Amino acid sequence: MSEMKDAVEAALERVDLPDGGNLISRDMIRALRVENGVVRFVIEAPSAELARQMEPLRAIAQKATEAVPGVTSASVVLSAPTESKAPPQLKMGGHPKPQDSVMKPAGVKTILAVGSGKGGVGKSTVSANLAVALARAGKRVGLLDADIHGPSQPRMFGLTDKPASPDGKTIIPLKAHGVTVMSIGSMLAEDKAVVWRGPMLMGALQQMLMQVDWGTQDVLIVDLPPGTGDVQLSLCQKSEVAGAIVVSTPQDVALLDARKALDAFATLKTPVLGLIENMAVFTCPHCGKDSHIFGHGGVVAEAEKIGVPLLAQLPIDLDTRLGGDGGTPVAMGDGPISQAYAQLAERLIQGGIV
Ligand SMILES: Nc1ncnc2c1ncn2[C@@H]1O[C@H](COP(=O)(O)OP(=O)(O)OP(=O)(O)O)[C@@H](O)[C@H]1O
Repeated sequence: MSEMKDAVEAALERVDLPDGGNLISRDMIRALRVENGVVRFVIEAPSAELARQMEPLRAIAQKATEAVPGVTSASVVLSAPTESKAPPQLKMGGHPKPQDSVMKPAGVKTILAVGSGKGGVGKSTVSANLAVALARAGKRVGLLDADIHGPSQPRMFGLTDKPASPDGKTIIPLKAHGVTVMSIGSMLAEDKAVVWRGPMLMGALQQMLMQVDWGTQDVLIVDLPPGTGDVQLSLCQKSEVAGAIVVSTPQDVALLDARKALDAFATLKTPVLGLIENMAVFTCPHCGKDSHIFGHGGVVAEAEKIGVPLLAQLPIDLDTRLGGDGGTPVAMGDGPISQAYAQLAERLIQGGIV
């Protein structure tokens, strides 16, 4: 896949700009993605005015991309930064500043954390879809992507802009699908790795909680990094987290790690609201037969054993994956998975948690 990406970039290097350089040398390509021969990217013009004049160039870039062997289609969008672009003096991830008060934004009623012991079990997917479902149920919802080393919420919400920071201090979060979203992934270049230690991570978390203009929110969902590290510790100790939801697959290894996450929340005295079993079953779209690819019943048994509710069992589902990768969470639709997330949201609302 990255070979095709390289080939597309090479083709775009041949698209010259009237005032010198090409689309690559002038660093104008954003969010370049290749999937099954389908290529998507954004050409970011220096201003809205120039973006309007660049339509012919966009068409040339699209043609050049479609001519790359293996490319079946290309979707090329022109955009321009709004004044919202974060000014360079806004630095993310310094050491945390001393803070006497709780690290909770003033307008946020409830903070809910979504955690997992292991990566890749669907914690970000659940966070995104739960946020959308709660917003569709009429709640004001913020989503903080605290998975600083692997932020995925910009992608899941289709956010390619940078958040505003008119004064270089306050960050104006982005909004999509009715949810206010803040992620370190929106502040840094997509291909830039975050190589930070604990204090820097805590500084970034503090900034994303306290420097962001969250406005009034009924709930702020925090998509935690996998495991039990510094971010979990800081958040649970300093931010009055009302409760945590732990996502796991039925697999033994994921469950073992999930138990550690549960233990960490217990140590931090953060109530666990329940477990979610993700990727519980795969129903073959051709023969209708169920396969328990990641095992069966593990999360149900664990929830019973430790006496916490099993909040949802979600299947392996193509639309869930496509929705996450395509920037429109599946909970925005009206299929069975969207209904499952709506039920989960309703359960939290009825339980007085949100
Ligand atoms: N129920 C599901 N059915 C199909 N695909 C899923 C499901 N849940 C998650 N996925 C896909 O699995 C991949 C990993 O999911 P996700 O990023 O949510 O996991 P994560 O636990 O947040 O991982 P990490 O902590 O490593 O970021 C994504 O491509 C997502 O679309």
